[in-house]
Amino acid sequence: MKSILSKEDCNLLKRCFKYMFPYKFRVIVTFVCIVFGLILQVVQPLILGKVIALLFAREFHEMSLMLIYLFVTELVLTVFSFFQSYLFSSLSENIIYDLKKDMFQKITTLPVKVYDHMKIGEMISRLQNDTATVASILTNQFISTIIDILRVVIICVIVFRISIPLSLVILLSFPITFFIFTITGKKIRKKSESLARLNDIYFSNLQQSIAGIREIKSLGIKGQRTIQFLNLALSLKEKNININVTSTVARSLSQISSFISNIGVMALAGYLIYKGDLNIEYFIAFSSYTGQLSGSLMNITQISSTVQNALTSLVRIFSLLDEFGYKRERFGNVLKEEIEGEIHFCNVSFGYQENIRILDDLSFSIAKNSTTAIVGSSGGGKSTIFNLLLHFYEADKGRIEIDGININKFTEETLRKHIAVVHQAPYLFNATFTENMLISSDKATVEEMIEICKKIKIHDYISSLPVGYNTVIEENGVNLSGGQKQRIAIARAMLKNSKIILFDEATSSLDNETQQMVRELLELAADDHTVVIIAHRLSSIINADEILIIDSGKLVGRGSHRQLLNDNFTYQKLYDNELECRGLIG
Ligand SMILES: Nc1ncnc2c1ncn2[C@@H]1O[C@H](COP(=O)(O)OP(=O)(O)OP(=O)(O)O)[C@@H](O)[C@H]1O
Repeated sequence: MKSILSKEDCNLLKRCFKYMFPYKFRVIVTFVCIVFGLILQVVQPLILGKVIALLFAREFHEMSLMLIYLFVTELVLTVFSFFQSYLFSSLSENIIYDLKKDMFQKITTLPVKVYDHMKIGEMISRLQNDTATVASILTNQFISTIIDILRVVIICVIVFRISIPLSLVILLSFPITFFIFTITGKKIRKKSESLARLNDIYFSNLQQSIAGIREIKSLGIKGQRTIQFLNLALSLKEKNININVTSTVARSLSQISSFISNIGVMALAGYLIYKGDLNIEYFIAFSSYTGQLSGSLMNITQISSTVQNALTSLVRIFSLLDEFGYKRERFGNVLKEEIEGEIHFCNVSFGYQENIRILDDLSFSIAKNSTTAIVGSSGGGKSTIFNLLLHFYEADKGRIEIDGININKFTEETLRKHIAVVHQAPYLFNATFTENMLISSDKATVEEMIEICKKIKIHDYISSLPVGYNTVIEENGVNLSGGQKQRIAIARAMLKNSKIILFDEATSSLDNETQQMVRELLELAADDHTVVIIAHRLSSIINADEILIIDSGKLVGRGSHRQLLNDNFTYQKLYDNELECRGLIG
């Protein structure tokens, strides 16, 4: 096995076995059941041999006694097998649960950057398929192999005592079968790796097709997506068949080799009986052991291909647990119950990719309890400012401070507690309106929620529904309009009662009435909150205390609406564009 497994493979396996440690007791009980079951299985052929011998000797009384023994052993064996299967499945399910728990916890702590590259379907595939493979290998395969080794040892001791030449003939097939499975094991690993990669693509494609079904329909690309899906499903089918064929070929070859050795055993046994060196009782027992032995030997020799298969899944699981080589999200240990809400960007430069700067030496301050709007051309870096403030990404240069403290020094809880955000396309959970709005606020009451809903003019709509606030919002709010979704997200942010509120105005989903309401609401919030709003319509933010103009990652102007309209060319251009769009000039 040493030559088959590299040092990294051994480390992976060691790490994987740690998942069995918490269930030591269960594993021990399983082994006890197995050993007892095994003893009974080994004893049975001896009793059977005795029954046949007694039958030939016409000693029916003793024979019926032996038959009762045989029946009792079978009964006890059934009970042991039941416990063994139960313990196996509970062990397997527990390991799957633990792996999923670790993976999910890791998924939620992975830096947002990872999600720029990682496809959702790929994560699901790892979480679902690979954990099941590893658990099945740890329990079924690993424990079965130990049972088989024990069985082979016990049976070998017995058969060698019955007849050494016959035993040697049986064991002849072992090295051949081992060789076959070692060769195919390596092939199967390569194929499993490629199958796992294809599974990732398949799940990702499936997830995108379902999530993007509206776009798919409206773009008229249903047929194209179906062909893509079918091609992937077809490749998966072919790869699975291919792996199965490789395993079956290996199995068949080893069956042939074991069959040849069985024929050899029969021929030799016949010769030994003829010579009087073997009696019929032992021959019967021996024949039964031969079957058990060749089955177990075949399973043992397959261990290499089983392990290779497990390694593919282990690499994928642990690479996720090890964060794909990304540094984990870094937070500090400054814990603050209350903050003032003053924000400073000091010479901040940042790019999502190396050599592509999105923010360039950006510096500005936002006073506490003020309303600040960020405007600028599309792609200028406005949302990136929020991403950095939320610590989704870390600045490459410079520092971002809240109340004069570098945000990297805050604990994650502090940062999340004091900043609420309404994204352009907020995500709503498949839960009730109440649950969606109170999800992040421990203290907010249902009365407060209703109060806010009235202010943001969503209360009447929710109340008109048959079960009102208990109505379940479908996944990502498909049963709501864009404006309604943003209003729910606004309510959620307001109820969180964070000192800093970030609002990324949707380019399209707010109607005029909602815009007016948002304006009022943000003014209201700004009395004792720091509100930063990314605005796509200047009409929403003319009353902001300060407007920052961001262009190509640089600050190209700041001031009130009046000031900027008078002396900032970029702002004048943005304003003219907006009027033009609304058909007021030109
Ligand atoms: N996760 C990401 N990975 C790589 N590039 C990104 C990522 N997010 C944004 N960008 C790029 O960064 C630049 C700035 O994007 P950002 O979303 O900050 O602009 P914006 O000013 O908010 O635009 P808009 O007004 O259209 O929302 C764009 O060129 C965009 O393509």
